[in-house]
Amino acid sequence: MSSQAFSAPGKALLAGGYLVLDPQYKSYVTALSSRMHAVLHSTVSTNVEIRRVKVSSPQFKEGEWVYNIKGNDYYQSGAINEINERRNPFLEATISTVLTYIQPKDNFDIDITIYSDSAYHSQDGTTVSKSNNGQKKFLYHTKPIMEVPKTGMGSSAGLVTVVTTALLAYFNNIKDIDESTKNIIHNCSQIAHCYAQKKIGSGFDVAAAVFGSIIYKRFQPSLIENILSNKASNEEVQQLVNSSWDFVHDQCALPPHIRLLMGDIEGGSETPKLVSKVLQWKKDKPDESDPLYKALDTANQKLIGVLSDLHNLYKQDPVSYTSHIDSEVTTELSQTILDIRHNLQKLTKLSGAEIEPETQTKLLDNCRNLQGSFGGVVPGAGGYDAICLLVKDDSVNTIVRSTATNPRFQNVTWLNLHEEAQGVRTENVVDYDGLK
Ligand SMILES: Nc1ncnc2c1ncn2[C@@H]1O[C@H](COP(=O)(O)OP(=O)(O)O)[C@@H](O)[C@H]1O
Ligand SMILES: C[C@@](O)(CCOP(=O)(O)OP(=O)(O)O)CC(=O)O
Repeated sequence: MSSQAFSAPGKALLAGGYLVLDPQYKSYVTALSSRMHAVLHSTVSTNVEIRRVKVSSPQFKEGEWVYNIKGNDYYQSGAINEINERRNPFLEATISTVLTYIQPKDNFDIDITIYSDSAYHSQDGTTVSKSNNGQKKFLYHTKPIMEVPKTGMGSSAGLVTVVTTALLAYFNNIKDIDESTKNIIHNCSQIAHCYAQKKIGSGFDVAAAVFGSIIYKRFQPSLIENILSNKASNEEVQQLVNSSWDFVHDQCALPPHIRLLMGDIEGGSETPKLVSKVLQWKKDKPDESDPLYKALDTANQKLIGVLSDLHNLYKQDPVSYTSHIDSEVTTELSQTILDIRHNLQKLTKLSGAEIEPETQTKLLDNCRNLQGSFGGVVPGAGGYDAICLLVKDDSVNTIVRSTATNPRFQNVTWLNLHEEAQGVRTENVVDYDGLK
């Protein structure tokens, strides 16, 4: 029996919501300490007939999918059969894509156990389980995954990425995840994620799960169109996975002493509805949308520039850097964040999509005035889901404490999260021993 474990991070899109759907704009994505994990065990099957992948997700009721696999056209219906007819489109698409790419000759009997860190889902009514050596701790829900509210960290992108990694590692005997392996993982995961959703999104969540914190410019959607309409042959899928995609994923990280603080907001928004409203408005009113997209992009690029300048400043002189960011609170970084917000407020007004609605504007204005805060934005598609602040590292505890009893912040739950810039990585299998 062989065993391996992997994890991939969740994400927050700090700058570039909506624009990132278009390959001409760069966005800024922060990878988070909340990660999705996959632990793989495999037995060499002596049974000539067995080609099986079992996926367990023990934190959720009915979290078990057992797939028997037939033939070698893995996107055909009937090729990937769940024995209890349970659906998990993201697992089905991941298994189909990796098997199409690998075309395994031998039998296989693979068990994958999924664990997700606590910030991906609402924590209400959960119980904790710790591994024997105390390295891993996960929350267990009483309901099936479909019924547990999400926080918007990108659970499906994390799932697709770690399961893709585990399967590729098994079939290709991978021990270390180097850059070229990451590209294969990325391409397979993007294809699988689009296939599961039956649409081609911007892919920033999958790219962050693979590469970690990144400045991201999307791939051309046309790359995947044929696969979605089941028009691609197995060879075409293999060539696409092996080819070099034209997209940007430059490694980045927040500057020293600057921390990200994510607040979960009571209430929620549906990203697809917001996206279709914005895209419809963009199509109908180019005279309004063209200049606004340009202005928003200018503010986004300014943020990327200011963060990079802060890194350079630290490199040159770490001592004066610290006093600089103290005075910075009222200056460039917070002004740039405000510029982004003003443009998102305009976008809200003109498109009619509630991206930075009034209650979020009030909340973000209050957050801006907190001691040690550079201000914050509605991340990603915005709406009523979350807020994302940049704050000085030594202010985090004070902010969390001072807002806890303040009625202005009563809708906010600060998530126990920080940036963890590293993308998909190997983990120690023993760290998961003893979990429920
Ligand atoms: N821990 C998990 N175990 C099994 N499946 C999961 C897990 N996390 C996410 N998924 C799959 O991803 C789906 C959620 O995907 P999606 O609606 O795109 O949410 P998100 O925005 O968090 O990615 C779930 O319904 C399930 O199919
Ligand atoms: C609007 C978008 O550009 C960004 C959405 O970012 P979120 O982080 O809000 O995403 P979800 O987790 O799917 O809700 C759409 C996209 O890029 O696909």
